[in-house]
Amino acid sequence: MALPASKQISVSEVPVVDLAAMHVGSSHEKALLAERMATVCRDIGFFYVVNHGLSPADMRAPFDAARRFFALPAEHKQAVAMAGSRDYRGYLPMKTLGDDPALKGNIHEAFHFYLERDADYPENLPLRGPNQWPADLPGFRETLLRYYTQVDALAYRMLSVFEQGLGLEEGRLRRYFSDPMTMVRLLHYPPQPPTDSGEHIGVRPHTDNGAFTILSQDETGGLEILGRSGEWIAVPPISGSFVINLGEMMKLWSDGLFLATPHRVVNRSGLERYSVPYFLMPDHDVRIEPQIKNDGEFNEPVLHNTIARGQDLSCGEILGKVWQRIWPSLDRQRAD
Ligand SMILES: O=C(O)CCC(=O)C(=O)O
Ligand SMILES: [Fe+2]
Repeated sequence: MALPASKQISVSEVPVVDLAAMHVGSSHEKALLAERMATVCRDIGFFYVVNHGLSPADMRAPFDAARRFFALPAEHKQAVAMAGSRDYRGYLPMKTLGDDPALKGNIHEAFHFYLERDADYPENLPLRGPNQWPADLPGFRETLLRYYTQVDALAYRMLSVFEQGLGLEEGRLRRYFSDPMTMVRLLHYPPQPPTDSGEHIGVRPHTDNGAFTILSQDETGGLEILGRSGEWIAVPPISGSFVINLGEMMKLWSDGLFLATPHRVVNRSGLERYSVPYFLMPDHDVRIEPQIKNDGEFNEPVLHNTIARGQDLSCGEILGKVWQRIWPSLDRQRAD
């Protein structure tokens, strides 16, 4: 066996969407943008965005934080290990697994954090405990919370474009986000030599679970999406852009009209790769159900192999099921 192959291309087949009209456009330009995003979401479910509003320095900040964190001695990272958190927060070492024995461990290490809740937030609400922050890393928490706030603002602006693209009234999806389950990950992928067996890769094929993902990737490359004809297509880095992809909840809200496209990461570059995805997720108790009636041919929203069509589940129930399969939690860890 060798590392899996993919179609490598110089100009990306993944479309670039210019968000300028979202900030300053006329209502006609905004409608055109909504239509363009809806078309891309029906056709491919993945796109780059430019003119999104974050500066190069804003985009660099979480990468500097990630490099500092992952360079810490192992025992410092282990002090905030996800295995010690009931709510999937903190450090995830290479190849860690959750409860699903069928899965192969991923060749990355990660750090997860969520909305930072106030001190008077109720205790013991499922999946909403406190974040775990490393000691002795000055500015780390502040940098990451600032990034969360900036990307969050972008996410809600884009959510209203999605509402328009689906023909929904303004605020129809926004009402599901008052105490959101949104998560940010820092990811570090070591290089995999061409002779590597490929049994484990950077991120195994999957779809994302939430509403949509705003991914920042470094210059290394390695992200790939599964095309309709079954081939893996590279999503090479475009400087200054974010990559947007839809998750299973947006697919379900759109009654299967919008795609949640499978993707994976294989780091063949010979270099260390870093990426920072932000996953927009609704409130814990929101039930996820279609917001439109899609009469088209893609009317098959199946959430992973976890959620069947027509099953009435809340955001927290969906995330809890998936996360238990793929990540460790307090008192529960399986070695590969
Ligand atoms: O690192 C990347 O480019 C993608 C990561 C990813 O797909 C995920 O964390 O869900
Ligand atoms: Fe993903």
